[in-house]
Amino acid sequence: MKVKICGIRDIATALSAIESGADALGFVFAQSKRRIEPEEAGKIIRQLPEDLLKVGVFVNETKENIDKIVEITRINVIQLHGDETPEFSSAFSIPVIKALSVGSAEDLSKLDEYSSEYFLLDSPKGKYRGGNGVSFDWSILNEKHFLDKKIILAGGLNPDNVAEGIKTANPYMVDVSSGVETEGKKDLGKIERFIDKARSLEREEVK
Ligand SMILES: O=C(O)c1ccccc1NCC(=O)[C@H](O)[C@H](O)COP(=O)(O)O
Repeated sequence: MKVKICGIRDIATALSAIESGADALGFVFAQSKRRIEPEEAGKIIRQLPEDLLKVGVFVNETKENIDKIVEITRINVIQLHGDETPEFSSAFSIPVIKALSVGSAEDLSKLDEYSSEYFLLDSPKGKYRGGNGVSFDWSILNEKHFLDKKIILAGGLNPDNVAEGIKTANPYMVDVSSGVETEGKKDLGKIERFIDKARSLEREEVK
């Protein structure tokens, strides 16, 4: 199971998450308590492995600004977490994660409108467009088959529920932010435990 840790704001957390086995790290450039300045993110990203997915998170940002931030930071994946259209989402030269809010099963029909490399399914917006620590009903995904799509399950995951989320929704990757924080800061122990739990089902299958 692949894991994305979102809301990275310092090099120590980034390196520790990689050491724990993270496949992707997210840097939020949208309005958020986790927002990081592009120059700061660039300094961190330059110290990270080439093959790691370094994801920039944007909400209703202009293409010009996104392109500029890709250049400054060297992120290699763009996450569009707002109301971006299918046309806008396919205008980039690096892979795109289109985030979609899932309030009910009907919302999943949007998946067919986009040609993005990845889809991140999250709860409907709260105070911010993402990172609110709230889950949606994963069983909606259980009823559908997304064999041709790379689905990233997000929203309210934590070390205690991630295995259940994976069993229910069968995603390509899981994503977490609030669930690996303590008092608003990334907690390295929780990150390690989250990744361990996300991979625990694979270990059971091997047995
Ligand atoms: O994390 C944020 O603060 C954020 C703010 C605005 C737009 C997107 C944001 N995060 C995007 C993510 O990929 C989060 O990891 C995802 O929404 C899940 O968050 P959480 O429910 O806190 O695990």
